[in-house]
This record gives sequence, structure tokens and C-alpha cells, in this order.
Amino acid sequence: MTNKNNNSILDVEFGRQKLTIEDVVNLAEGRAKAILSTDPDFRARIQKGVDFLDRELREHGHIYGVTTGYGDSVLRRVPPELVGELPLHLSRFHGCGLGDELSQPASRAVLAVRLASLCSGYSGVSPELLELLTAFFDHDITPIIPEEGSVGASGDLTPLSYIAAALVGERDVMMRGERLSSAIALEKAGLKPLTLRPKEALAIMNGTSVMTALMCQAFARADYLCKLTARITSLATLALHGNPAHFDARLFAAKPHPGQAQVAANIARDLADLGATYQPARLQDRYSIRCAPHVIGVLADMMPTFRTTLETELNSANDNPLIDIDEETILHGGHFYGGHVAFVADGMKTLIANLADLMDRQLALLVDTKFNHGLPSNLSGSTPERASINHGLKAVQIGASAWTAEALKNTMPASVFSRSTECHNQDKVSMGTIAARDCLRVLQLTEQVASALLIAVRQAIVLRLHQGSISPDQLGEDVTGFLAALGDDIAFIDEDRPLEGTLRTLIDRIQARHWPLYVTNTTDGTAS
Ligand SMILES: N[C@@H](Cc1ccc(O)cc1)C(=O)O
Repeated sequence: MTNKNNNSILDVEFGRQKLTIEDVVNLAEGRAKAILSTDPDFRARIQKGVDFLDRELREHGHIYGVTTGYGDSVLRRVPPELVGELPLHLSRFHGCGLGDELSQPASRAVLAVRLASLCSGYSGVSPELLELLTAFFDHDITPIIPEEGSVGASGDLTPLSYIAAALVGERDVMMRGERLSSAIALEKAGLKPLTLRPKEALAIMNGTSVMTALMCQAFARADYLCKLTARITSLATLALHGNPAHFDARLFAAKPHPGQAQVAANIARDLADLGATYQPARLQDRYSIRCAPHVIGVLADMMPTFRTTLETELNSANDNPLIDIDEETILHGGHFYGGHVAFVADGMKTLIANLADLMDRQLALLVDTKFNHGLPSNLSGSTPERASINHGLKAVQIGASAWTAEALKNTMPASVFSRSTECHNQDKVSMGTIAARDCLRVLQLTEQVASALLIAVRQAIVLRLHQGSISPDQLGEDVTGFLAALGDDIAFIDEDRPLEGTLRTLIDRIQARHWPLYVTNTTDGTAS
């Protein structure tokens, strides 16, 4: 649904079409502008929800979360003179988030995902609320949201309460890089704080938008890491004098998982220039090379399913109760339950950690003279006279093992750790937000492992070129271009030096999806 506007910034129009993961990521990263649809049908639908709720309240006077307490307090009746104060109480008593604060891009992603859900027209919120949320994007206002305290059913109540608070001018926000009280930020932007109507705090908070937003960001990182691990495997194969026949299309036609076959095809293309006279060191390479498509391919094959599930959640009404304006009824259910997102997060983190493990094994082969077929110990590029004091990538490899171990440890599924809570009203919950946070942590650790590998494979191939055991014309155009780009950030290691700065630069590059990788998307088969 993203369109280019005149300034070639992307427009994401809420209320007209379905959002994609890319829309959320573009908004999060400041590459897109949020627009609230002016389509009269959409506006009429939203207004109808508000009018219906008002009428219900006037005529029947009894609506869950409007004239009752919340959750297990449903049996408590709220008298008419206190109904107006109830929403503010909901946002305030949930102001108990702890832990690190979400980054500004993550907070923007949460805003986008909640806005998408509210625009589905089932929440009974006012057009003014949707307009103020949209205006947050225009004025670069992001609520400060602590990331801990959600059980992921009843949605992300506590973290989302920080959006409700920001809309009414309470708690803190970031505005153009400055931390301000929300009241001051709104004033500076010329915006009026919202007075929450009945049900509006519940509508903002009662949903899966934090976990879904985090998983949209995770999806983009996983997609890139999937391709990067394939490219790293190609370079490791070249460096180890591996056998390109392991990636033969005929093999993969015989076990035709499409994502796996695409990964193999990409690696095969990277190795296509080795030439007919090339002699691999072994007939069959160790599994971290030979089975790389089978490891990376599981992620590649699952990504389309992850996308479908996340985009369904993203475009859903994940609130309670839902206002059905066509039938003029109130539907009571449990759509704030984040089970689908929880499972995507738990599944994705396992597959990503497997990439860390694969790369860690490749690095172990590269640095070890027992396995690397003629490369120097720890890939040090020192002269023979100075080899006794040079240790090359020894510590980087130890670091990669530590990051891998931590990534693997974080694969414990969160979705099976349901706790009965809230006086046993929320007696089965998804833990989706914890799963999503784990997934992001595993991604971070795996990106760290990938950055170590990038140093190693580049160093190893430069050493091979120096040795003359591989020639530039055997590398092919894409690989040569990629190695040249790496050379901008990674200097050849002849004498030992601290590599933290290089590792950090490479992690930034990975997270910015800096290098174009493969024309065909390995994860959904579409051109990227
Ligand atoms: N999610 C609950 C509402 C709720 C809101 C806040 C709470 O603290 C607890 C429960 C429901 O829709 O049934």
C-alpha cells in the first residue's frame, strides 16, 4: 500500500488498504510518511462506531469496559457520573512498565501497528484520536515505552498505556531527539491533548500491537540475515577450497523445498566462476558448508508463513469488545490474545539461532589449520618472522562462540510459559511480547556472529589471493563487488589490533541492510 509522494518519501495511507510489514518498517525508520485516509467511506465508518457506542450508552447504559470495571472487575458497575473518568484510570494504573525503553524506531512501529488496528473500524474510537496518532508521525513524537510488563494477552496493556498517556498529555515522549513531557511536546507541536471518550483507553491498550510491531522489525532483520548467511557461506566455501557441487540445482530439485533451493541457487551462482579446473580440497565438505542450504533454507521456507501470519495480525482488530457497526452489536471475545505472533517469534528465534550456530562452525573451520586447507593459524596475515606473537582472529572466534551460545540459550520458547494472572481472569496468556523481545536479542547476537564472519571470510580470501591459491577471475562479479565493499570497512589484519570498532561498524551495516544481496528474494521468491 506504500505510494511514492512528490518528495519521493513513501506514503503509508491508514484506513484505505492493508498494511505490509515493509510499511511498518518504513514508518519506523523514518522513510515513510503516515497519512490518515480522507476517504469518505472510511471516515463515515469510524464516525458510525462512535455514534453507535454513544447511542448504546444512552439507551442501554451497560457496556463492558465503559460502564464496568476491567477484566476480572467486569462485575463492578461504574455509575454514570464516573464513566468519564474510567479511561484515564486504565491508562494510569497500567503505567508500571519496567526494563529498557523501546528504541524510537520500535516505538514508531508500535504507533503504526496500533493505528492500523484502530483504523479497521471495530474499536469505536473517534476520528480525532486517529488524527492525533497520525500527527505524532508528522511532528516526530514517539512515546517512551518501557519494554517489560506484558503477558501478551489482554494484549500489550502496560506498554500500550504509554501511547494512551502520551495522547492525553501525560508521561514522557521523544520529540525530534529531545525527551520532553508529553504535555509540553503537544503544546510545542500545536496539538491539543485528547480527552479520552468511553472505551478509548481500552481500544488503545487492549491489543497485540507491541509484539506485532517488534516482529515486523524482526522480520526485516531476519530476511536480510537469511541472505547474508548465504553470501557468507559462499565466501567461506571459497576460502576453505570447498566443493561447489554441494549446491547443484539437480540436488535441490530432488528435495524441492523452494526456499532451500533458492538459497542453494544463490550460493551456486556466487561460486559459478571457479572454473572447470578447480579442485576442491575434499569430495564432501563438513556439514556447516555442505548442509548450509538445509540450515538457512528452513528460515527461507518459513518466512512466507511468518509474513502471512504477521500481516494478518497487523491488519486485524485485536481489541475487545469489538464494535460491529454493520450489525450494530457489541462482540465480546479475546482477540487481544497474541498466540500467533508468539509462535512466529519463538519459531523465528530458533531458526535465527541456527544461523548463528552455522556461522560459528564455519568460523571454527576457517581459523583452525587442521581444517582450513593451508590458511594461516587464526587467519593472521603477519610475516613468518612475526607469526609467533600474532594471534589474528583468535579472540574474535572466542567471542563468536560466546554470542552463539547466548543466542542458542535464548531460544527457550516463551509461548509455553503462560501464567494465570489478574485474579485468574487472564488465566491463559500468550507471552508473545517476551518471545518477540527474545527474537530481537537472538537477531542482535546473530548479527554479531555474522560481523565476525565477515572479517574472517574477507581476510581469508585476501590471504588466498596473496597465496595465489585462488585467482581474482574465479570470484565472479557479485562476490568481487561484495568483497570490495567489505574492504571499505575492514582493513587487512597483518599485525594484531583491537577489532571492536570494525565489528561495530559491520553490525551497523547489517542492521542498515547496507549491501545489496541477491536480486531474487530468498524468502518469498519475489524480486527485491
Ligand atoms: N483485556 C481485558 C480487559 C482488561 C484491561 C485491563 C486490565 O488490567 C485487565 C483486563 C478484556 O478485554 O477482557
